[in-house]
Amino acid sequence: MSTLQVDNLSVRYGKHQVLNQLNFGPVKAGQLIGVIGRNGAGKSTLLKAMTGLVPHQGKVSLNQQPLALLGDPQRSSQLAYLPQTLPQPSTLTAYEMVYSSFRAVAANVPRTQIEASLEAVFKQLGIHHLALRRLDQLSGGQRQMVGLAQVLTRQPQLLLLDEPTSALDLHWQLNVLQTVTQTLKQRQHIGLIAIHDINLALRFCDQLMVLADGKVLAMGNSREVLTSDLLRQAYGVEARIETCSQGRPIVLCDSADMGEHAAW
Ligand SMILES: Nc1ncnc2c1ncn2[C@@H]1O[C@H](COP(=O)(O)OP(=O)(O)OP(=O)(O)O)[C@@H](O)[C@H]1O
Repeated sequence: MSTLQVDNLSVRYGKHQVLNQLNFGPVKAGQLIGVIGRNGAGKSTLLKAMTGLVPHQGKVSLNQQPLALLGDPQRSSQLAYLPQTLPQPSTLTAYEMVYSSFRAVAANVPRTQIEASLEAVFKQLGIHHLALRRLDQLSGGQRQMVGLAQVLTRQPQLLLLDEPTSALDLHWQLNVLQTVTQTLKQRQHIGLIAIHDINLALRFCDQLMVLADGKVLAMGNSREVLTSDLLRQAYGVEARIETCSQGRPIVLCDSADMGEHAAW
């Protein structure tokens, strides 16, 4: 059972304060948190800071243990981060790529255990047909699926995904979010996903965190937190939250305020 707590997290690039004393948590085991907000709001920066990839102040604790106090091997075994950029083309096959990245962070895990984990994740994601294909011969979306297999195979207690569906068609978007949510629930692990598709976020995330001006503008149950006022404030859009024929909330955007949103 994992828990996550973030206290006073701040990140600045030079003079630009991107995250300013940001707080959230405790996040309970099994939950997927959707991190949303306009371009440049700091979603990627938040995930990178939690991974330890950008200098930051404040504390990120997993199971009451500050991640900054862990050595690299321990941190890599507990946390996996999928960056926004797709895996680079390479002459390795998809299977070799996933195997070698797992091996790099789990030197002591027996080969048979790594292979079993790979087998399970390739099956779960439905990408067996890609296993023996070279990365430089895959499409962008296919490479994004391989990147997901890389992080899921490691079964991290904290899964950080930066726009993991950006290159995927409708089928694979649903497939990925279903797989991620099922995996987190089964293993009682925690996930954060930076995502622009607000309806996907609304449907699959347990909670949504709206970032603006370096802070958490709002955070709460996905079905409750979004309002027209919040969407106007966060994105500069006029939007409605309607209910679809299956009883699920759905966001419909009517127009963008052309003046307001230009402040990048
Ligand atoms: N390495 C960097 N050096 C300087 N500024 C940066 C750097 N990386 C990001 N920024 C700035 O920090 C701010 C937050 O960027 P970040 O990538 O975290 O936003 P984001 O919410 O993920 O945006 P997007 O939705 O466009 O991916 C932006 O204003 C960006 O220009």
